[in-house]
Amino acid sequence: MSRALLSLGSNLGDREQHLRQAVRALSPFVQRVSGVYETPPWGDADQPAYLNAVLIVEDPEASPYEWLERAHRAEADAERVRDPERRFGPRTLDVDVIAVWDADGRPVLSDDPELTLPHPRAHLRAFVLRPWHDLEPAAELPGHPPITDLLAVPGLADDLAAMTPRPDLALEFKA
Ligand SMILES: Nc1ncnc2c1ncn2[C@@H]1O[C@H](COP(=O)(O)OP(=O)(O)OP(=O)(O)O)[C@@H](O)[C@H]1O
Ligand SMILES: Nc1nc2c(c(=O)[nH]1)N=C(CO)CN2
Repeated sequence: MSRALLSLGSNLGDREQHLRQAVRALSPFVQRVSGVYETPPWGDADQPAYLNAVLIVEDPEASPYEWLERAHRAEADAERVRDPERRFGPRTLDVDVIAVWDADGRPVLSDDPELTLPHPRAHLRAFVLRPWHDLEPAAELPGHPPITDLLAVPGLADDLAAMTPRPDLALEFKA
């Protein structure tokens, strides 16, 4: 299994630093880093705005579960605390595995609750699709229409309009 799209989000503490630290931790595998967006909270309105970005990562040796482990390790490094009362509540760092493709470029599909692929809510999230679209305009979330079409869906288009690019926060990365 070789390629994955990971999303990064932070809305607690030093948000920029949390994203930077995640990119650093994943740097051996990072192929591309999107720009950073300031985004209104999705799914639970009563919390601060997020910084969001996505990464394209590659590792011929990594299984899909290894991407999840790496995501969880980065969250733990940011001392993320889970609040069972707030499913979509605030956090220092969220790293989600949005999609994984195998060595032949075929999408990996999974309905395992521990690792569902593609991520079951990614198609509803402008904060994932917009930065991904910036990197790969023709991308498709497996099982869904092209992301350009998803971004035009009314609810999502409203979320898209509410996102602010933050070029001042470009995440440093050297391949
Ligand atoms: N594609 C996926 N990426 C990340 N976690 C996943 C995925 N599919 C299932 N999970 C599981 O979801 C559980 C909850 O993850 P997490 O706490 O990051 O959710 P959340 O960030 O609150 O919500 P969301 O996943 O909607 O962003 C994790 O224990 C993880 O095993
Ligand atoms: N804007 C935005 N909203 C969210 C985000 C996120 O990364 N960005 N992550 C969440 C976790 O499920 C819940 N809501």
